[in-house]
Amino acid sequence: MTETTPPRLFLASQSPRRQELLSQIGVTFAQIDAPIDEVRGDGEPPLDYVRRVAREKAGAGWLAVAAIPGAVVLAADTEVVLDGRVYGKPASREEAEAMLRSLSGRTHQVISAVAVMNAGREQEAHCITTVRFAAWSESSLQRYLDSGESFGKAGAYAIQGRAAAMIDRIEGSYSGVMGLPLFETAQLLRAFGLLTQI
Ligand SMILES: Cc1cn([C@H]2C[C@H](O)[C@@H](COP(=O)(O)OP(=O)(O)OP(=O)(O)O)O2)c(=O)[nH]c1=O
Repeated sequence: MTETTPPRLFLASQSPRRQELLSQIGVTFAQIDAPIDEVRGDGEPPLDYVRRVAREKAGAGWLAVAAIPGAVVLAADTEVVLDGRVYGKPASREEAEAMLRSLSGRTHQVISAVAVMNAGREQEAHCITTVRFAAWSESSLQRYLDSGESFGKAGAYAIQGRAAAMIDRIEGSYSGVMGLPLFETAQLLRAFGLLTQI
């Protein structure tokens, strides 16, 4: 029997950046909300954690659209890693401040994983980007916290925002730091018949 139902993509994410990034490569999709609890297991290596969370987000999204013919779900996770510690989204200004103080003048990694799932299979890809921060002066740090840009961002900064002024260099994927690694995402979407060309 020939499969005639065209694939339909659903982005399981509340992140406005992920919607923006996915639109950037010309993909048509609908956004769905399927939040999960992001809890790192004791001693769980950062990369394993990020990959697992991306898969769990896709799994939660799948539950919402499984009845739709041709449904394909995409979800992602992004975390900042320094000295084996994982920095997610800060819960308060104090936590954001502590994160930025730790990152100041240091080089850290940003891990982004993306998972794609349909009725028959699941695939995942990830990228690790190295980001070097200049040292934040006390006044820059306080002004940045005042801007509110830290909230909703892993590591309490946004490379696509004012924090760019403090990023000396990156090696890896800019879109990955922003929340959705587009090269890896495009490869996965091609494998699921959702992207033929740019
Ligand atoms: C480091 C960094 C992160 N981020 C964002 C991307 C993600 O939205 C967020 C990391 O949190 P995530 O838990 O990966 O995602 P989320 O909760 O925002 O969205 P979802 O509904 O898909 O789970 O940090 C930036 O926007 N810029 C940056 O420079």
